[in-house]
Amino acid sequence: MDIQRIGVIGAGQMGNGIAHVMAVAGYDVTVTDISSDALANAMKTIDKNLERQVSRDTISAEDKAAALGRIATTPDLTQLGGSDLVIEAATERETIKQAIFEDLIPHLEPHTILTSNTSSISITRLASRTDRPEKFMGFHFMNPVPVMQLVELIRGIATDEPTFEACRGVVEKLGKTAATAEDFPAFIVNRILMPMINEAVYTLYEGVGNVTSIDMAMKLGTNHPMGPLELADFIGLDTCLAIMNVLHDGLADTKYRPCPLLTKYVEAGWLGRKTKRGFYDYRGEAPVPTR
Ligand SMILES: CC(=O)CC(=O)SCCNC(=O)CCNC(=O)[C@H](O)C(C)(C)COP(=O)(O)OP(=O)(O)OC[C@H]1O[C@@H](n2cnc3c(N)ncnc32)[C@H](O)[C@@H]1OP(=O)(O)O
Ligand SMILES: NC(=O)C1=CN([C@@H]2O[C@H](COP(=O)(O)OP(=O)(O)OC[C@H]3O[C@@H](n4cnc5c(N)ncnc54)[C@H](OP(=O)(O)O)[C@@H]3O)[C@@H](O)[C@H]2O)C=CC1
Repeated sequence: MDIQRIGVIGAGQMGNGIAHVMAVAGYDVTVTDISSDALANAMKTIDKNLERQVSRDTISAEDKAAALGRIATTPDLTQLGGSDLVIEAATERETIKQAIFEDLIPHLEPHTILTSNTSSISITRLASRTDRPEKFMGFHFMNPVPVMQLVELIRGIATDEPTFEACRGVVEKLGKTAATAEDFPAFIVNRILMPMINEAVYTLYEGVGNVTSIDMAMKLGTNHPMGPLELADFIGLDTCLAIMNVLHDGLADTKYRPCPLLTKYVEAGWLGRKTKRGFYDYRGEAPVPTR
């Protein structure tokens, strides 16, 4: 199937990264969000990240201009109706994603492939609420999208082979690598990564270490590029908590119990980098640990 027009729903950190890499690869992209500010900020971020690639000679100034020219933004979800492939990258909450699909489906062309960038939610369940479970699948990018090589591809129980192959073709055109995961809570990457992050929060909660010692131990002791608390702030603590809840509910095992301290940070609205406060405070020149 020939894919040229891509619709991206949600202009947060993942949505802007997905629009960025799709436009650089030559796709025409339309991005939508409920927040016009988010759309404006996404274009600023894409511009800045493309400029960084120009300054490092990864792409030319002409490539940057062409990529920006291929991205349109709109607050009107129905404008995505003519897309060949839609990637939903809105907030990690099932009710939000379901409502988006419900609003979008009447405007979609019959051939459109519908996907979700969800970090954890059942693809089969999301698909079952649409008119096209066979043309629905998980298309899971890693953050930051322009840098990370992996895309997890997740088939729902009904996903057909042409849909899977079309998505795999897009991953190849992006120059990224696909890993296929079965549709179980949080798939592969977050099934392994998120319990580690949650355990780091328990380590903090129980006073085994403070923010600095936990992150330093994991960076210097295991060569991780970021400490687990720094990474949690980077991903977003709301997203981390949502994933732990999906693991806990979906696998019914207490080993996935979200740490109460993680819940407390989310309840405070301290969601990490995106709200300028999480395990670190980002409001000053350099991040300062909050514990
Ligand atoms: C939650 C989920 O569902 C799934 C997930 O995504 S889990 C999270 C997965 N992601 C990770 O684990 C990220 C771990 N962290 C890292 O790999 C690194 O810290 C990092 C790549 C983010 C930054 O690396 P760094 O060495 O500290 O920074 P820096 O040297 O400035 O940047 C390295 C490259 O990344 C680019 N980059 C850094 N941050 C970027 C961003 N936010 N957006 C775009 N590009 C970025 C830089 O331009 C640079 O590119 P070049 O190599 O082409 O020059
Ligand atoms: N953060 C990460 O590291 C990764 C996240 N993901 C997944 O990607 C998705 C997005 O995450 P991320 O980009 O981090 O989240 P963000 O919070 O950065 O962005 C989500 C965006 O979606 C918007 N939004 C909320 N409701 C709607 C709606 N009904 N219609 C359109 N837009 C909406 C939000 O607007 P507002 O702020 O106004 O509510 C916000 O701009 C989630 O499913 C997440 O699990 C996948 C891989 C990695």
